[in-house]
Amino acid sequence: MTLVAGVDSSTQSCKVVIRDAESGALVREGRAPHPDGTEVHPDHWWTALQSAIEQAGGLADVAAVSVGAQQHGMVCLDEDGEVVRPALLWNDTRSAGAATDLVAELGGPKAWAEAVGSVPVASFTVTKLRWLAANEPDNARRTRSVCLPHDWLTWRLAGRPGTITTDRGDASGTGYWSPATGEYRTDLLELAMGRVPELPRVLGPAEQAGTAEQGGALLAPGTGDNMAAALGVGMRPGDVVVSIGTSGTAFAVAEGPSADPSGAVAGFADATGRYLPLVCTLNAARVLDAAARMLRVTPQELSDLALRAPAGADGLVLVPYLEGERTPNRPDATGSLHGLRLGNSTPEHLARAAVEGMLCGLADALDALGLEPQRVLLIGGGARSEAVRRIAPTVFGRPVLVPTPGEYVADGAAKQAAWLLSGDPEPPVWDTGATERYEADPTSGLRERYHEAAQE
Ligand SMILES: Nc1ncnc2c1ncn2[C@@H]1O[C@H](COP(=O)(O)OP(=O)(O)O)[C@@H](O)[C@H]1O
Ligand SMILES: O=C(CO)[C@@H](O)[C@H](O)COP(=O)(O)O
Repeated sequence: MTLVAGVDSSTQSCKVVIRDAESGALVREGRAPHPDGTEVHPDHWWTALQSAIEQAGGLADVAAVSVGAQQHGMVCLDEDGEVVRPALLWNDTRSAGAATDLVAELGGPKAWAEAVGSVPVASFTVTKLRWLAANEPDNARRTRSVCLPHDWLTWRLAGRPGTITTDRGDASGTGYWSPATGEYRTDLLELAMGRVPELPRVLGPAEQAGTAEQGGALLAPGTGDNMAAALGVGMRPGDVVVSIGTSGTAFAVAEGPSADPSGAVAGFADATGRYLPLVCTLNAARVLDAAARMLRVTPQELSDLALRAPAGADGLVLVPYLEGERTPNRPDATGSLHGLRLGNSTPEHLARAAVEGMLCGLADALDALGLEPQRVLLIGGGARSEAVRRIAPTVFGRPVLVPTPGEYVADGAAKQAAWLLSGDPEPPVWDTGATERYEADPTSGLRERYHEAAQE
């Protein structure tokens, strides 16, 4: 049996799956937590990766490895390859002002959408580099090269060779690489930080990134976590995936690049040579964590409570902007409760309002894609909640399909590793198991009440 390993180094944790390259059967797995916060030293990712690999039985018998990781994070390296400062993550909003300035300086949102497929908000690496240049000029001066979380981990697995690599998917989240042309826009880096640092070489899908220093496994290019999830789920044309992790994302696979001047849809590239239009919110599974904390219940109890309350929570609306928000672009917003009355001030109503509020944000993301999906697939840690699965169709106004809960980002990375080994023109097709279908009537007036509350 030939084994491949896939890594998901996402916001809250690192997961490793080891699968049979031929059938995709799961052989071993491991996981380790990441520290909290929106600014994290990459060494923590490395430590978590080592312990997740150890828990998964090591890589000695693995033929190829691929790393999927949270998108956008700014990793700055000095001339010795040492990390200059903790990485600013995708959900760090301190560069919101830098984003506004950069958008204006290039001539507005349309100019950015045309240049790189996306209008940068605080999540995008380019805005973090502007923030660095303006606020930490010494660190900016010491920065010889800039890369992303998956680039850095792949480079570390390879034993820190001379060249750092990335892939189309992750490069498309920087704000200085164009999915339409496949080229870096170094002029935009010049605009952001006054000079052009060294950048990773952008590999094609299934192009080898190197060889692991320990054990000698081939290293696949890796990619951003959403691109890896698209591979892992085995998305078909007409599918939209809604992922409920730390971020909430809605995305589809497209044959051509996109450029949405409203900024809602990021025009990313995917990991197969195609494209991945995506809408991202900052507030998803952790809204449920926060509600469970406030109610002093477990996630399972939160789900039970939410399902005991009436649809629409008798008018109680939770606007879930606990981390500010990215779509809509409201980096300084906070969460709020609306419509509180004596009759709906119960744990059941609050639990329901948290699930519905989080899903209303995702319903807007789904709508913003502007597609008429044939299937909506729900994945990510939050999709493990029974309440989320059963309430989603009442908010989205359409049925949802839930694949067997699993690690689809790590699975997609493992699939990319198997693809590298096969040398085939397309990634392998693995049996991803059954999906469960959830269908329910839409809750009347819920999204209207949410929109009204979110405006305030
Ligand atoms: N049964 C559950 N009910 C509700 N939330 C859950 C459940 N299981 C996991 N989660 C939540 O999922 C989140 C982690 O999801 P994951 O997709 O792994 O995130 P990320 O990839 O961003 O690190 C956590 O916030 C966790 O609380
Ligand atoms: O910023 C985005 C997408 O543009 C996020 O989706 C990050 O890629 C983090 O993902 P998770 O840790 O939530 O999976």
